[in-house]
Amino acid sequence: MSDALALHGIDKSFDGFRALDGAHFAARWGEVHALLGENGAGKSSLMNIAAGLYAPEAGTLLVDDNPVRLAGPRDAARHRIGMVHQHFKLVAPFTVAENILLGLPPPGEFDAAQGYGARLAAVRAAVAAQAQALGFAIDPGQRIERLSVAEQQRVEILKVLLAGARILILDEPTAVLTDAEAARLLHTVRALARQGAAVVLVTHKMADVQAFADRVTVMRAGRTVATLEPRAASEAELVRLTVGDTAQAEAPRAATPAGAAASAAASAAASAASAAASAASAAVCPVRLAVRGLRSAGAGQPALDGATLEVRAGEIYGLAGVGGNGQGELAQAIMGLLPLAEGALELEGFGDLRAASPEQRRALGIAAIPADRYGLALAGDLSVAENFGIGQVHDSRYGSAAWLDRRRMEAAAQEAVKAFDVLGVRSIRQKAALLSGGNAQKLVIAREFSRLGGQPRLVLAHSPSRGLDVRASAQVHARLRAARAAGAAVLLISEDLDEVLALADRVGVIVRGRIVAEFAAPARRQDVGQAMVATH
Ligand SMILES: Nc1ncnc2c1ncn2[C@@H]1O[C@H](COP(=O)(O)OP(=O)(O)OP(=O)(O)O)[C@@H](O)[C@H]1O
Repeated sequence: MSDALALHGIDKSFDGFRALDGAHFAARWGEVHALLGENGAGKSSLMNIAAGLYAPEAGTLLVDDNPVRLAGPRDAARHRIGMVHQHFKLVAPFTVAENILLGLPPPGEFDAAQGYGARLAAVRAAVAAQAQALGFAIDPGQRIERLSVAEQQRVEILKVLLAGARILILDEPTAVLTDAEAARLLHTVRALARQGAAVVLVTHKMADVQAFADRVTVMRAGRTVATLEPRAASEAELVRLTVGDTAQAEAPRAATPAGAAASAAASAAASAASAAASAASAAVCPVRLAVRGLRSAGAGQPALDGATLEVRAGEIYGLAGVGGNGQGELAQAIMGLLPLAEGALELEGFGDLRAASPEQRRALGIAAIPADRYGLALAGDLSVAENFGIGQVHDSRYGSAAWLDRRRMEAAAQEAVKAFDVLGVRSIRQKAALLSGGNAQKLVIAREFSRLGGQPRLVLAHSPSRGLDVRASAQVHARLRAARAAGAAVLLISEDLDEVLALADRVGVIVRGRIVAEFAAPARRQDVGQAMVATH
């Protein structure tokens, strides 16, 4: 079978940093081809070149074995290449059909004569038909802002398919989905390949690669290291190819001496953590965070509808649930970003948090890692150092709000970048938006764990390892365990059930804005899974 998409000898630099160095990749018609690699390995950059977003400095791109030059995404669409990005590109107040119409090529003379209303009606019908063919329950007239993350992703997929894509690039599509949603998506992807499409699946999830990909290409530091059939390889082998060698794959490793020290400290603290955890269950620790009967304000069905839970000092409370059941709203309520109609929110030693501003809450010892890292945690246009310093200005670490000691802030940021293994930082003054997805997340984590003298009282972590590679995920998990060992209360909200089961001392399940079940660890996967869907 011929290659649908091939990239040969691709070079790409950003500000003198070589992100791609002779990279190559080829996907055939009718196959699901996974692309694996550590955070910052160059996967998104390579696929952005295939999607016409970046121009390579060297190398060739072939579609159907013919060399092509792409001047932009529209050109890629003409060659039937479509990409669904890690961060969706939908207009929230617009409907599904309006968004899809926006993604279609400008109308030809005939279509333009039809007028907007008629074209929108045609798109609505096409969306409904395509959604039905794929088994997606999507209402073309629904506004994007009312859809869950999984539904928005389906809209993105419909958008590229309706624009005619037969080479479909999905950048970490399962990172935002629950087990069941991810399985459904991956089966859809397989069905598309069976119908002849070429599907590129950029992912960190080895199990998905082994279960759903026909072939896998592994990248490391801008280069292609191997292409193989994943079913013939063990998971350990794939991990080894990804990170370099087995020792590195098994233990969270650090690329720098400072990082090594940080990793060692984190894992030492992590082993102390299990002892602390059992101590915590024996001697009951005080309730650090009490959430009682929270109900969000606003018209219609409230996103939080009587949510009640307690997180104790020295424990990790894992909140599981199907995405879109109020998890984001709960995190925002704790951070002080969501208007509440009813309920109480109390922090041990302070009392009612509801009148406290987001800054006050941070100063009280709340470290927050929100799921929407670009929306709520980082300012993409600000530098890495400024993003690190945000929120620390008020505690006078770097002078005062009126007079900022930039040099001190930059030195601290530089140190944290090393200690937390944030890769791809050429200069501490570069824009945060230029970091790869995983490294942007590591920057948020570095900031949150560096504030408050490194001793947060409450860690709010929503999908903290989303988009992180194996090694980085292990590092984040070690940090959460270390925080628990140091006496912090950790509220881990995650749609990744494996993550919740691996870390939590107690597991709660949220359905429609309410905690419907709680389990002590070790919780059984089936029981938690059942509670997640029972009343959904
Ligand atoms: N527009 C850009 N400007 C500057 N640097 C960039 C840009 N895009 C990517 N990079 C850099 O190129 C390198 C590769 O990033 P890329 O996003 O391709 O990695 P990735 O393998 O997709 O990582 P992740 O798994 O974290 O998403 C990183 O060091 C990143 O900081």
